[in-house]
Amino acid sequence: QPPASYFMLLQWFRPSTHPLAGDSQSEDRDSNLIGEEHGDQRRKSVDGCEKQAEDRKHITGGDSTPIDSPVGTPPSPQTTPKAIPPTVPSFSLESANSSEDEGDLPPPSFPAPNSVQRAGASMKPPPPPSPAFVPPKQPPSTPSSRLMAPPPRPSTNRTNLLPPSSAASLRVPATGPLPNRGPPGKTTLSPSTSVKTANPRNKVLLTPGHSPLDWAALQKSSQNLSGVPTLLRVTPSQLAHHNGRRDRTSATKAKKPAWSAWRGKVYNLTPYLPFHPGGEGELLRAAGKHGDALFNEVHPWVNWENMLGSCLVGILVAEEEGEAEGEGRVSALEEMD
Ligand code: HEM
Repeated sequence: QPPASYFMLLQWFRPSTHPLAGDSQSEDRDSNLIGEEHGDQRRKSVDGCEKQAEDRKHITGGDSTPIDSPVGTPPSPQTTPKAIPPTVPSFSLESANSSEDEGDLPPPSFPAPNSVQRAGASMKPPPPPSPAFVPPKQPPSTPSSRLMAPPPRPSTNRTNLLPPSSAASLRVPATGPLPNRGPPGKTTLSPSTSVKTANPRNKVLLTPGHSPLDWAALQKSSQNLSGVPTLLRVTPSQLAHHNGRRDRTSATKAKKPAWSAWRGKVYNLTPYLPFHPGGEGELLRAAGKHGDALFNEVHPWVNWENMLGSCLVGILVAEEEGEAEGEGRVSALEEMD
């Protein structure tokens, strides 16, 4: 039996019975939540409640449950003090398994009779795993076997540290021909064997001091590389004469300058010959004639005009024009520029 102070404290903390609270509806709601015992106790503290209940007993003629709602107001579900509190489901393994409890007590409301939980209670335990998943048996490790067989040490071979694919590619095969060493029968190479490297662009090895950078520096030096004092009106016969070959008519038999026409202008190729990445022979193929077709066939991306600007000889004119206008060559070129 709790002491009287317990009920006094309880009434103090409940908002419905707080001295400052006078809301009867919240009081009734509280009674539903707290429970029957506390609700009855609280009802005793309300003035006139018991008397109203006695009056209703006489009216109805039976022992109906007392209703603490004011007389005259229709009873609502919230104002019913005897409302059944929601059943709290409870489940205990002992009561579910013990046979004597089943006979004495009614079956629990949870789980439902036809529910999966009920069905699972009578289920058998799962079968053991199939033999396919049985882990391999380890040999029993006795103290003597542990002493006699030390654990395997990691190998010091570095190829073992690599992944399997990389190690396999680095290993030299034990049998068969060595890779990239020729046919199996011929294992030795003569020292005189020369290996030709593929050079699809036919570039040549330029002599020292004749790199493209050297040529650029020579062009910037503002030297006159054309070989002529002034710009000329070059006739086709003059162009053909300057083909870079030896002059058999002269006493010295020196090489003639190599001129080539490109887009109507004539350039002196001679100073560029040792600088040409394709070799002197290739460049001389255009000497003494039009070089457009040949040039475009090999490397149309090369800027002829920029590279041979300082080698400009003049413009290409017809045979008649060159002979007729012998003195007006420079002015014609200036008009063109
Ligand atoms: C017209 C006759 C010419 C022929 C037959 C010829 C031929 C060649 C060949 C075979 C190559 C090496 C292959 C390549 O680089 O693609 C080459 C490279 C080259 N030639 Fe010519 N060439 C000619 C004229 C010229 C002229 C007039 C110039 C300068 C204006 C020149 C400048 C170059 C340059 C700069 C390269 C190197 C190209 C590169 O590295 O991409 N060539 N030439």
